[in-house]
Amino acid sequence: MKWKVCGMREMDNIQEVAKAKPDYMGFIWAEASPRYVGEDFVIPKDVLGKTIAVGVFVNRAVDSIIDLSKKAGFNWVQLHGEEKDKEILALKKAGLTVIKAISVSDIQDVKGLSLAPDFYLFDTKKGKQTGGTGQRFDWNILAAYTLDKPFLLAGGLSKENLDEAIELGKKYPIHAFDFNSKVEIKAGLKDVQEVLEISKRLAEN
Ligand SMILES: O=C(O)c1ccccc1NCC(=O)[C@H](O)[C@H](O)COP(=O)(O)O
Repeated sequence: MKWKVCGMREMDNIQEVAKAKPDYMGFIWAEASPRYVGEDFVIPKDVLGKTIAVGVFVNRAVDSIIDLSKKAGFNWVQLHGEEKDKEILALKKAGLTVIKAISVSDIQDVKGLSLAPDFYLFDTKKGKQTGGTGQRFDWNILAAYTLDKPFLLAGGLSKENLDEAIELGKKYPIHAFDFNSKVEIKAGLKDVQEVLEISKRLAEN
């Protein structure tokens, strides 16, 4: 099973987490997030050789995302706002792989979705907060998702619920698990030991 560590920010921590070989690392360009990397952040070249970097955005203009992708060095984007198919298709046309995050609290949230994104990421809906809530949604809702398109599972994933998540991966087209605040010492700083443990357990499955 593939996995992603999202909300990376501190350089030493990025290097340490990269050693655990997550398939994806997420870097957040959203000012309101405590995990915001800042406009001038550039993903270290050696890290790009070890993982796929994902730029994470909330309602940012397409041109600005494309500019940043060239400056910062990512080819994948994850969109957490009200981005529409037109924007998703424009990003894909620019050569970016697009993950569209969907906030889930109800079966209606996973129904009637478009085929435009490359992947969906199902995350927990919690008021106006767009990510990194550390809360799980009711995974039974996933039974209402009928597209063949694989998705990333997010929202409060941790070593505690990993076995349950792995079981879920046998039932649904889960492309990757997304870990964030539940593997943190503080916002943006991941617990390397926890990340290594997760990596080991996923490799065994
Ligand atoms: O994590 C953030 O601060 C964040 C802010 C704005 C948009 C997205 C954000 N995170 C994106 C993610 O993919 C998270 O990993 C996902 O929401 C799950 O987080 P958590 O519930 O803490 O595991």
